Amino acid sequence: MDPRNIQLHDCEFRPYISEEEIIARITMLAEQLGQDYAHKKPLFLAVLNGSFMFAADLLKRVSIPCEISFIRLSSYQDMSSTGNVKEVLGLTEDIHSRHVVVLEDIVDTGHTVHALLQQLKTHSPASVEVATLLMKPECLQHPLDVKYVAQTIPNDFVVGYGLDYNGLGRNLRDIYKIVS
Ligand SMILES: O=P(O)(O)OC[C@H]1O[C@H](OP(=O)(O)OP(=O)(O)O)[C@H](O)[C@@H]1O
Ligand SMILES: Nc1nc2[nH]cnc2c(=O)[nH]1
Repeated sequence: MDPRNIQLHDCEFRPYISEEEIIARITMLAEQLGQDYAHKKPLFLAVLNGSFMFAADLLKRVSIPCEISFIRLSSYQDMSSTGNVKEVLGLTEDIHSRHVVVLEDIVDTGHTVHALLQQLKTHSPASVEVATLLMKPECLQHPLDVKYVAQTIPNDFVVGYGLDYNGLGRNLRDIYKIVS
């Protein structure tokens, strides 16, 4: 095995996106959000578990007045979506008339974001947009308009920087992709 590669459970992963590159992308995203949401006091809604690192690093770089809250959704087992998005920890914030920005670590099939947007829209927010660290456009199964994307990637399973493979790998500072 290449010494830079890592093993998680039964799979090998190789370095893909460095922490430095991730932070550079996030810094640009934070600036764009700061411009678009100046005077709107946005409510960032981070989707746990995967988005915890992204949300923390992004929010440190957003300099306009804003709030953050968390919702926990889950649909992945092994490396594929079950297609069934469970709401594990619900929305506690009143989002009526608020400008909401959903924070995701990755948009893959789009099942998670699609289900979440449907739920959020029933609470009459002023606006809802999605900001994601990673997006796999080839995998999208819903006509989603994801306005803020830090980086698009091909259809490879990735881990690190909050993203896991069956629980492992969330603590890695860089993003790794599966060795196939
Ligand atoms: O676009 P999709 O195909 O729905 O995939 C994206 C979702 O998959 C991951 O969550 P997961 O269900 O693995 O839960 P986790 O955040 O707790 O890891 C990720 O954090 C996204 O929420
Ligand atoms: N860890 C991880 N979770 C995902 N959820 C949806 N796509 C992915 C992926 O590529 N990696």
